[in-house]
Amino acid sequence: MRKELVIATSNKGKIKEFKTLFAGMYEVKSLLDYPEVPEIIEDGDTFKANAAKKAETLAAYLNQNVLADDSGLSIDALNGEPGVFSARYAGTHKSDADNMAKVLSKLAEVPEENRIARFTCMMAIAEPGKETLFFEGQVEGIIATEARGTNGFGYDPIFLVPAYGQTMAELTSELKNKISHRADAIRQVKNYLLGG
Ligand SMILES: O=P(O)(O)OP(=O)(O)OP(=O)(O)OC[C@H]1O[C@@H](n2cnc3c(O)ncnc32)[C@H](O)[C@@H]1O
Ligand SMILES: [Mg+2]
Repeated sequence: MRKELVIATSNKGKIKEFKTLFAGMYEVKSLLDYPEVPEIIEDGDTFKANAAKKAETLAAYLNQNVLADDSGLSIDALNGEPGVFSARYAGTHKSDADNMAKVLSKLAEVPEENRIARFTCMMAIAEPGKETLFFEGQVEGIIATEARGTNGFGYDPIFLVPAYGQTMAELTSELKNKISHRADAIRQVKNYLLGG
């Protein structure tokens, strides 16, 4: 049987991408497979701190290796917001649509040349008793003036990828999985796991 890889996430959009990105290599398990695990509070100031906390908490709980992904959107004109608050920018129980609406309203007066943003994906691999390892992926884009496309998740509909003239949510999942911040980080994780 194929080896399993546990990822400390309950985000269905991420889980789908991880399953594709690790296809043929690992059987991906997520927090959805471990409903008894207590909630992990993401109270860090950085993607790295939150990724470490998610990976280390679950690794200690399961006593096995765990990968975590802390990611988000950083917009230059908003001094890096929403950043670590990406999942709850419009409030704790708000939707992706609410988060995007908040970004679009904050940027309403900002011209295209100043709408530069990037997605960051910080991955942590925690192994019980060892130091946690980190791998960071990024992709740069422009915040659109309206949401377009239905693929992907999160802020994808407002994240324009200049090389394709389309939002991340208009790209096919195959293409997103080649160019995204998550794909970038996973390439590095794979190099490490296969090389080490
Ligand atoms: O913590 P887990 O359980 O992994 O799930 P989460 O949704 O809370 O994930 P994060 O804490 O990493 O918050 C990241 C948020 O950034 C956004 N995001 C991350 N990756 C994205 C992607 O590939 N495309 C669009 N938005 C993304 C999305 O809104 C996420 O909810
Ligand atoms: Mg989270």
